[in-house]
Amino acid sequence: MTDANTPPTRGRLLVVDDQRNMRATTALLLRAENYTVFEAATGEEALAQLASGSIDLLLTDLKMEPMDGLTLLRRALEVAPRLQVIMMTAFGSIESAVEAMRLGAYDYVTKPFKESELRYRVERALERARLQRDVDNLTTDFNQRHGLSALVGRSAAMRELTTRLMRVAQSDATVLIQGESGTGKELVARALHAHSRRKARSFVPVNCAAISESLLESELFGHAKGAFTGAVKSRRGLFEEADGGTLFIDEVTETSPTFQSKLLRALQEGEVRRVGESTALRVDVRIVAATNRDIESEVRDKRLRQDLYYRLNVVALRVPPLRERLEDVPALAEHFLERANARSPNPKRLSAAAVSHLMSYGFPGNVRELENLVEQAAALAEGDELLPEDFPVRQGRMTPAHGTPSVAFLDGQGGALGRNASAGPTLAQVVEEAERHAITQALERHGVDLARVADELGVSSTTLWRKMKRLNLRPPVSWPGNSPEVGGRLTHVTFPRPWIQIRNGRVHR
Ligand SMILES: Nc1ncnc2c1ncn2[C@@H]1O[C@H](COP(=O)(O)OP(=O)(O)OP(=O)(O)O)[C@@H](O)[C@H]1O
Repeated sequence: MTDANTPPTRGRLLVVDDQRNMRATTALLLRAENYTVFEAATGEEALAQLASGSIDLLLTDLKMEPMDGLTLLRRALEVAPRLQVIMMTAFGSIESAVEAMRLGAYDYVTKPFKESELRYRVERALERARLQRDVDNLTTDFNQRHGLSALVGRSAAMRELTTRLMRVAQSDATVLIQGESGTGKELVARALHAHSRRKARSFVPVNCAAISESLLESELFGHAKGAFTGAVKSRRGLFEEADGGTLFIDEVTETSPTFQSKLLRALQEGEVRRVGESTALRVDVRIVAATNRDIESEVRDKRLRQDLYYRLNVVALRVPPLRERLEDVPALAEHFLERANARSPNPKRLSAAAVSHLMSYGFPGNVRELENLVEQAAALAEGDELLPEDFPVRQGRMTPAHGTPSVAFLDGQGGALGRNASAGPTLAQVVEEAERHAITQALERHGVDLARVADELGVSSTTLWRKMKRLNLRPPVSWPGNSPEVGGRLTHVTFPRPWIQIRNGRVHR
């Protein structure tokens, strides 16, 4: 038997044939192509070599004794699921070749084969093995970045959350994630997906608060050509895009009762109908929903249908606010600083005083607020070491109710982002106040028409949405009747309910 531990060349092949001459000729031909070729006379011998895990491609005869080619194929794929297999079949045994492909073989060649044909098929199979390896590496990398390791924080509250998360990840149960804004609900949803059997398929997020009512329906369910003005071609919805994977429905309570009943029907039936089409399409989608509201009062106040609530709340995960796990602050701050340092020519480090300063703050904007503070400090601080004054926050632990805005962000005069106790406002504060002023003024002029607001401010709707979210700004009234826009994923950004009122250029709660 040839040693299967030789270093790789263009590819590592195993030729299995109980006819010595045929095996030797095939191996010779492939060695001439600079492949590393091993040989085996029986299925058992082949399986022993495959156990090393270093073979890229198996070429096996179909008719062999005592183990035939199909049995070897089945057992080989159990030992090495990523193995590429080419069956070598005698003329006339096409049915067995088809059966081999059904069982997982990549290709087959009919004996006697032309040298050029064998070379071509081997090259193609190895190309597939390389692609498969690349996909596997990318998937592993993606899952590491989005899996549990992406969730920084080892506090008891986070450990409890991750234990529960791992328990439900394997099942297909619908999950409802609750937690204040900025606590990391989307990260938790991604981790659920990354640890589920669906991880190789898509994770598709949709933020219901960022999309107008009618656009939301066509975004989620798709639409037929001509379903409404501007629907120039038919389009798949996000349900279809998430087929086999996970659909993350964020801010689910920010939708109308009509939309909620359509969503409920889709969940109950496992089918979706594109807007303007009568045929239903079956979809296999795991639903993870999230809300930053107090879900029970949303149900009580009839903003969330009770039947939908029961449907979504099969498993509940609560992401604790950062003020309930301040012991996670040092690790999170280090994590965000490391990320900022990787993009900066002037890496900074955190002083112990800055860390204890941060740990005495209440973080009404949760992890997102900490992330912003660290990024600002890393960008603006002058020295190598970040000091308490680089984090202009008002001390004291604030405890806002669900979804209420940050006091720190709201108070423009002497509030958290207003002034340091000892000095004037920092550049970051001035910039933020200026942004707040410009956005509130434009919102006053154009109300709910955020596309015009974005236009006037010279930013995209998405950028405007992000800035408003960071500043905790919302337009004053709901806007359920926007006509859907097509051609782009998100052209209008509207919010169904008032959150912060903007009157006379000032923000009111
Ligand atoms: N445990 C964590 N470890 C690392 N980063 C985190 C963690 N939690 C949150 N973040 C980061 O904080 C930011 C906010 O997180 P995320 O968007 O998941 O919050 P959310 O609860 O979904 O917010 P919202 O309700 O406003 O949509 C993101 O940039 C995210 O990467």
